[in-house]
Amino acid sequence: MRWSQTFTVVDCHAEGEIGKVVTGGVFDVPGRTMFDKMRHLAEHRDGLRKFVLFEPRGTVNHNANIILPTNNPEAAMGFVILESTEYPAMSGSNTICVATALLETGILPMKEPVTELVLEAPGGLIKVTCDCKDGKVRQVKFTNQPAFAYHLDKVVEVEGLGSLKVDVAYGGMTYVHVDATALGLGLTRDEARDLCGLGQRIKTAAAAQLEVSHPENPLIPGITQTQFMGPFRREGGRLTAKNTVIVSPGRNDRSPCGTGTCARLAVMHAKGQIKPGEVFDHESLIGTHFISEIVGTTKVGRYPAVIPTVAGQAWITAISQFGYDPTDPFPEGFTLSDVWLKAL
Ligand SMILES: O=C(O)[C@H]1NCC[C@@H]1O
Repeated sequence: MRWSQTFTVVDCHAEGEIGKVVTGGVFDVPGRTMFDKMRHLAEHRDGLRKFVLFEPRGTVNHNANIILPTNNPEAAMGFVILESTEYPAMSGSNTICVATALLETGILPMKEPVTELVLEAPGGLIKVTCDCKDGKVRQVKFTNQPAFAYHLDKVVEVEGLGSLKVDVAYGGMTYVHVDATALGLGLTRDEARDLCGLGQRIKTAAAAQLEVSHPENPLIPGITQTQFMGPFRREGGRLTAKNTVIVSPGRNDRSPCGTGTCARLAVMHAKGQIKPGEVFDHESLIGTHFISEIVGTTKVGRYPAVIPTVAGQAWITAISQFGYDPTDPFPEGFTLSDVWLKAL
């Protein structure tokens, strides 16, 4: 063996969604803020994202996070999120994996029964409250940056579907929301593959037809995610609904999607379907849950916005070392359209 680079990777999943946490091998990257550091990685070291996420080391349903020192005196640590086709400003499942990995491996001290942390994501500071017992993080609740709706009840023309009513909202990533029932979908596991093709078509159409520009940071990408929304029901005094998010290049988020939940809360609030303080229980395609709430309202540019919290749990599944052998023909991995929907 003759590795020229070695990375320590803590494998985690948050409610089924994989978020690898790279805790060793990248000391720091240039940049004042985590957004700058993210841009540096995207512009100068994108091979690292592909090395970790693409085959033969990763696969389409993997995300990864690189733990980095923060320059923000309010934060304990920072992280940059790597996904198959982009570097998101924020990610809920990944934040839950990062907080769990930091505390359960002892990189940051765990205080039982509650550890309060502030982490710097590229999208801004994220307050995190972790319930801990016997060395285990039993729940991570994060307060996201504000979420807001760009468009409500707009019609887009989608190839093969015709006219479709959609909402578009930001919750750390930008989502086009569609009503699953209106498309005859029950959001069951056996629909997973069909949802991917449909979701990709809808996001392509919405991105081409609806104007989206983040009012505070024009470098934040427009619509890259489709969220299929299941119907609401009231259960035990709380509002609950199913969802699935189609993450590019075309696969289902295994968790209820943290940033998707925040975007949906913004749409629900704008439509008068939820009030601050009401609990919203969001259920994924595989039956896992994120518990969310609106804890305040504000504005982002001209858009009315909500301040959401989302809670869920992560589990460490492995701690491994990834290495780069200079004779390996795939330093930046590869993708194939059989599982990646389209080759990247
Ligand atoms: O929880 C979330 O926000 C996400 N899960 C994977 C894709 C999104 O980043």
